[in-house]
Amino acid sequence: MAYLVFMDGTTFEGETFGAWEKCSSSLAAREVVFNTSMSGYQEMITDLSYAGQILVLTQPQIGNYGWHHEENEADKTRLQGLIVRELSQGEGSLHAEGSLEDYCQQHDVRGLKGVDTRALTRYLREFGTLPGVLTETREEGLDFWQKQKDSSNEHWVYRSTVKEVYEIPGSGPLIALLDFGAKRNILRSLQQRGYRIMVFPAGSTAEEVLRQRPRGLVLSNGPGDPSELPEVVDVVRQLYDKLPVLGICLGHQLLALAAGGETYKLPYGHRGGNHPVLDLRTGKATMTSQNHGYAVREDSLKGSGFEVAMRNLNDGTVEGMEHTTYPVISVQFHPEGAPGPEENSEIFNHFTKMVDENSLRKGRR
Ligand SMILES: NC(=O)CC[C@H](N)C(=O)O
Repeated sequence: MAYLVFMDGTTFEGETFGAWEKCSSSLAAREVVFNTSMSGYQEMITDLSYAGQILVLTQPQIGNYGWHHEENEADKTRLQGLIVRELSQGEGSLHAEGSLEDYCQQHDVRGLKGVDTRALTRYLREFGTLPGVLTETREEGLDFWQKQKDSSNEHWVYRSTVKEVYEIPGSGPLIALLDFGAKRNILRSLQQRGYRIMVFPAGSTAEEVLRQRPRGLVLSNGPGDPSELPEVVDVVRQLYDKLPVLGICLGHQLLALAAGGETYKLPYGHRGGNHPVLDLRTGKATMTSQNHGYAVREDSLKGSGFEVAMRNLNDGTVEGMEHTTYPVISVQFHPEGAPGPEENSEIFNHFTKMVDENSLRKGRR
């Protein structure tokens, strides 16, 4: 038996799987979030935007189709815990390279199975995203809340980004990508459009990026609170009026902050594969894949140069922005979302168009 213990003493119990032995010394409070997608556990676990969080999957049977390395969104995970109702070994999947359980064991993810994930999700919906502690004894968890605080102050972005600049070859123009924990499918979506890509660590300066003379810039997804990254916001501020930019999720939030806007924490976030979004420019609604706990405050965009271009049809929150002067667009959701829905890949085409037009204007074709 093991437990997820919240600060108010609320406890959910289950059985352990994954890397408990390896991790047992690092008892720490982590934000507990839930995702409602019916499939895609592999993409979620390797999505670095979940760095530092404990993820609850509401789909009641997880692991059914095993593990296929090719579908990973990163070659690492920074997930601090995984909570499921029923864990399957993926026996039915003939082509799997391993099981979800093997992956968790090898990549230091603590798992808790047999949990009443419905009750847990209802609790999180009622009280909002909260930190919880995974522990083998309930007393240890309660004790933790009495004494300890998470000791590391380093933002999770710096534990998720690449260490050094690297390049992905391509025959087309150069695109710079600021990597805050980028999902592989963002890189794939750019590669499919022929771009050469230079991936920069989160701590890069604006000069380092501009020195390479990229034709466009992508600001990736990533974990944590965007307002705790003022140094990155500064860099984004120095860049977004100089070249076409596409901001995705954390990248979108950083753009808003760079332009003088504000972000805030949503009560329990948007995490799932069926969030409806309305494009205010076309009147078209699409289903989107989402994973975020923060959002851009709409009122704060007045005078920033950004206009709200998309809105969430469930709660009306800002889902996309477009700059009125510069070729800069951003989305709060994941246009590259795997395993889908795939109807938003158009956003990458929009970015491509902005890059082409800007290059033409500047005589750089
Ligand atoms: N997927 C993301 O980039 C998430 C952005 C940010 N960490 C949030 O939770 O809102």
